[in-house]
Parts: sequence; structure tokens; C-alpha cells
Amino acid sequence: MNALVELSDAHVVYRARGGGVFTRDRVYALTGADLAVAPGETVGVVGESGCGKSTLAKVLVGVVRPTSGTVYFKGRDLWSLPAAERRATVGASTGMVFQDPSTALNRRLPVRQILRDPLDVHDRGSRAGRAERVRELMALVGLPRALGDALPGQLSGGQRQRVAIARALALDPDLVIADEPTSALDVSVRAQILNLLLDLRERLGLALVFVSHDIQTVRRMSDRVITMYLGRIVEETPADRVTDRARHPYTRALFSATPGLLDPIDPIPLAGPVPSATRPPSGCPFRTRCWKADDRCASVMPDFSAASHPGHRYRCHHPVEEEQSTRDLVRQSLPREPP
Ligand SMILES: Nc1ncnc2c1ncn2[C@@H]1O[C@H](COP(=O)(O)OP(=O)(O)OP(=O)(O)O)[C@@H](O)[C@H]1O
Repeated sequence: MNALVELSDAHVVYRARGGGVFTRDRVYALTGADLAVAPGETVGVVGESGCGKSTLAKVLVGVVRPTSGTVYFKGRDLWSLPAAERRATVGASTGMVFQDPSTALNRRLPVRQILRDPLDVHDRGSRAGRAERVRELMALVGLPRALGDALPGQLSGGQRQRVAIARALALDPDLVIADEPTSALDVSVRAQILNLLLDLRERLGLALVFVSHDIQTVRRMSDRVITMYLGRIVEETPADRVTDRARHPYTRALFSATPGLLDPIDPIPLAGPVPSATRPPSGCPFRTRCWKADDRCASVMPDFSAASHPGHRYRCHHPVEEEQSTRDLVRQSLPREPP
């Protein structure tokens, strides 16, 4: 099936924040990303803070322009289109749901107007048609009609996120990016919002890119899981294999650290924090924290290797054996006592 959106060797380099206009420090937020998202599929993105998950998501929907590389949206080279055409193409086909609905929604507008806005901007339908679409959207996300006149500040966190989701769906997109959609919500409403997203995905046939720190949720929501480390996609795994069949040591370490495994274990220990994205390590960026790293890892970034299972690929010189248990890896990776 043709990809809805496809990145080819996409890089994003930002000027470091807080360094002033003359700073020469650069942040390597995304490096050499190749990724295709097919219609109707859910791609989960995991990785520690600052690994480039949001940047990847923003590049996919044309919010951030890659410093180099190509974004094909429905087969068209997005950044070679005239600006108005690019905005119309992406704007009408994608929606974004962010972490914090209280900052993502205009506090001065009633719900009805927030939902009408995208229809007005893209000149969709008649006046009556737009009013009808707003009613439809509210019903779709389970918001009572009476809340149409409410301001965001009068709603609960869960209701606000429902408004944000309805707004993302206003133009009937093919692709929705959900960037940490539940992390600002009370635990009690998280499951409701996740179930709503799953339900909408089924009913509307949406492709979903789901970014989250909560990697067990990513696993549950996704068809495929992308692991990012310091701006690189280091593994792509079918979601049902990610906990115990992932081949990249970093993916295994991430998933070992989450509660909810049937047979709880101590997590695989990683040495120190993620290095700065301003000066990523040479070779494989994960090598400074990896218990398997050797000289080759310090000099050569591994290419993608295909695992035996279709749809599974990883970048590692010393991949974990397919059958190796995470429990065994925990033992291997523990710091050794000095002799
Ligand atoms: N506009 C920007 N200007 C400069 N640096 C930026 C900008 N946006 C992001 N960065 C930096 O780029 C790197 C990747 O950021 P990004 O937000 O994509 O990571 P992330 O994995 O989504 O992190 P988090 O989980 O904390 O949201 C980080 O080092 C971040 O500080």
C-alpha cells in the first residue's frame, strides 16, 4: 500500500536555545530518519526525553521543515510545493493532539467556535453545514451538546482533551499525531481518552502516530513501535514483539523499566543520562550507555539490519539474541564488581 507520509533521510538541526543569535551550538534533533506511515496504521514512538520524538512527529505533518532530506505526503514532495498548497494539503489531511489541552486551546473561545475554526480557515461547507459538522464532532468525541457554549476553562481536563481531539478531526484527516495526549491528565481519565482514540481510529480508519513516555501504552495502542535515541531511529519493531523480542539493547532497556510485565524484573541498568544532543557521541550514539559497546561502536554508526521477523529492523553492531530473555540481559548488564 502506498504510504500516506514518508520521510527519506530527514535531518533537523536546530540552533541551540539560550545561546543567542550568534551561537554556533547546534542541536541534532533528528538525524537520517527514514520512515513510512501507511493509511490506517498506528505507529508508536518511544525514547527518553529529548530524543527527537516530537521533532519527528512535527516533520511528518509539515510543521517543522527538515534541514535536509525529503518528506513525501501522499506521494508529493511536501517542501517543493508552494506554501499555500503545502498548507492546504497537510492542513486538511492531518490533525494534531498535544500534551496539554489547557494551553493548546484558545481560552477565550467557546467550544463551538474552537471546532468551527478549522472549517472556516479551510472554507468547508455552508454556514449551516459547519454548524452541523460541529454538532457531529461533539457527538463523535462524547461531548454533551450543552457544552458548545462553554469556555475551555469551564471544562475538566478530560473534556478539554476531547475538544482538542474533535478539533484535530474537524477536516476529516487521514493522519492524526497524538503527542503525549494523556500525560497532563488525571490517571482516572487517561484510559478514557486512550480508548476514545482507539475507537476513533477504528471508526474513521485513521493513521495514528502516537508519541508517549508511557511505553506500555504505546505497545498496546500501536501496530509498530519506533525507538528513538538522540535523534536517530534505532529500531522499528512490530508492537507484539517489542517487550521481549526487540534486538536493540536500548529498546530492551526501555521496556524492561516499565511496570506491568507479567513477571516483574529489575530494569536493565543504563549508565548515566542521555548525552547532550548538541554533541552526540561518535559512531553509535547509544554506545556510551551500552553494556555491549566496543571500539567498532565508537567509530561506525550501524546500518539497519533486518530481523527474521517481517517489519522488524534495528541498528546495532551487537544486537540482543532473539530468544534471549530480558531477565538474562539484566544479569549481563549489571556493573561488575571490581576484582
Ligand atoms: N525549537 C527548538 N530549538 C532548539 N532546540 C530544540 C527545539 N525543539 C526541540 N529542541 C531540542 O531538540 C531535541 C529533541 O527535542 P524533541 O522535543 O523532539 O524531543 P522529545 O523526544 O520529543 O522530548 P520530550 O519527550 O521531552 O518531549 C532536544 O534536545 C530539544 O531540547
